[in-house]
Amino acid sequence: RLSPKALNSCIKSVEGLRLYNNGTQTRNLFSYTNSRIQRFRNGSSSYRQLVTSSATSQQHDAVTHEPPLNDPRVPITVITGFLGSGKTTLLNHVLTAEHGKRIAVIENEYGEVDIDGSLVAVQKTGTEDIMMLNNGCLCCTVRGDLVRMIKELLKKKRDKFDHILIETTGLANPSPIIQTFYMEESLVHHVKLDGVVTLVDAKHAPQHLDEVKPAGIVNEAVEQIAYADRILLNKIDLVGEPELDALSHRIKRINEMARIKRTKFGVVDMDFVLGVGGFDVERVVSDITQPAAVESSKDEHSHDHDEQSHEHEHHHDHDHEHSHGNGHAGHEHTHHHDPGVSSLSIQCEGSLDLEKVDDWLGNLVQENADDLYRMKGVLSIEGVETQFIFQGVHALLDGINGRPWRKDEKRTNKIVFIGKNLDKELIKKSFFDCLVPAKKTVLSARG
Ligand SMILES: Nc1nc2c(ncn2[C@@H]2O[C@H](COP(=O)(O)OP(=O)(O)OP(=O)(O)O)[C@@H](O)[C@H]2O)c(=O)[nH]1
Repeated sequence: RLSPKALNSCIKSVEGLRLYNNGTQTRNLFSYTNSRIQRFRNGSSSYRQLVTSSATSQQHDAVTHEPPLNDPRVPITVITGFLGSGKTTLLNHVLTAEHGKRIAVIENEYGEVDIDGSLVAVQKTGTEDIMMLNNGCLCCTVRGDLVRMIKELLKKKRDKFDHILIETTGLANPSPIIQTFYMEESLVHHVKLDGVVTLVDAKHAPQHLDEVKPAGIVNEAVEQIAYADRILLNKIDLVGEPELDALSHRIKRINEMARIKRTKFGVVDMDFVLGVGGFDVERVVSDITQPAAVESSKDEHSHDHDEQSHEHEHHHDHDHEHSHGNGHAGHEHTHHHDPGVSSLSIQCEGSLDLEKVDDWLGNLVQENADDLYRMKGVLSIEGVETQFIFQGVHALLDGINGRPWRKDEKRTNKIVFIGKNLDKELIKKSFFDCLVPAKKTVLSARG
């Protein structure tokens, strides 16, 4: 539950957004945001938390989709991954690579750790701003410490860094850490989550993903993949191609939004891990529709193995195959489902009835807040000339009006959800029910 103080700030940011939107159009999907916040405030709803975050949305240029240039908030990258997957190795690589950024580091380790020993980069670069959180796990007991530490960094050393990296323990669940940056009133205007980068140990991940936990206990290895914007399939020197392919497919079934690269000792281009904008609603369109073309052409000349480009080729073939279908909800991947956490992607042409989709998204988020990990979407609303773009984490939802649809362009809705125990059939059916009937042409729905 939100504290009254935090809730108040959420309402303020929602109202700011409404004002912004009122300036450009009279009716928009944020009506549900406001009404539900209102119901929450009146105590008539069990709604947990619904926030449209940050100054970003208010400053957004509805035409370009680019994040605002003058965003003063410090980007934060969370590096996570199971025990021994290569987090510190990646951190060393980032700290010693050429990227022109000054980086402050917060490392979360259990117990006393020799920073200089584990971070050779400290000796090489003289990086000063490394802070340790070692009296517990970030996602459980020391979130307050994390907030205090970031505030201290901002207060005392703000002119010394332009990016913050947080390395979690190997057993951290990223969800509470992510939500901290949305919910913590004292931070939301000063820092923004840039991305969650997850290291996956190519050799040992399958056994960690297989591990069956007692009821109510999350499998951290699965959660770390599910919340990721970027995945480094690391230690590829230790396994063969078939194992890598099998693991890549497994990862994609859990999280089809994240881009994946195969790495040795965490060596990767810096722009793959820094400046990712994974939580920027302005980047949703390119995140869920455009990366394939760019990456596959680049990939041909690169020694990095980028899984996303290959997956996307498959994806588009797949869409194409079904674009001539008969309007059914599309093909289901029935093989090898990881029970529990997985992705659902829906793509269809046509326009959506505003009120229906407004209710649909609001109710979905409300009823599945705990189980909906991440979502991104581009929607076509009947009678509205601009795209509607949203992204969310659990019940924290952020949306904007995007660029106008071009006259010669097919209005294609695309949504990706990552979540646990999602009733995919129900979600798909209820989404398709929002389409204005005459214009319903389903391209694909899978997951
Ligand atoms: N063979 C191989 N070893 C690697 C690779 N990446 C990292 N390692 C080694 O794996 C071990 C663990 O790497 P770390 O970077 O400490 O892993 P970590 O995720 O920070 O570990 P914890 O903090 O214990 O969770 C170290 O000995 C690394 O040198 C890789 O790509 N291939």
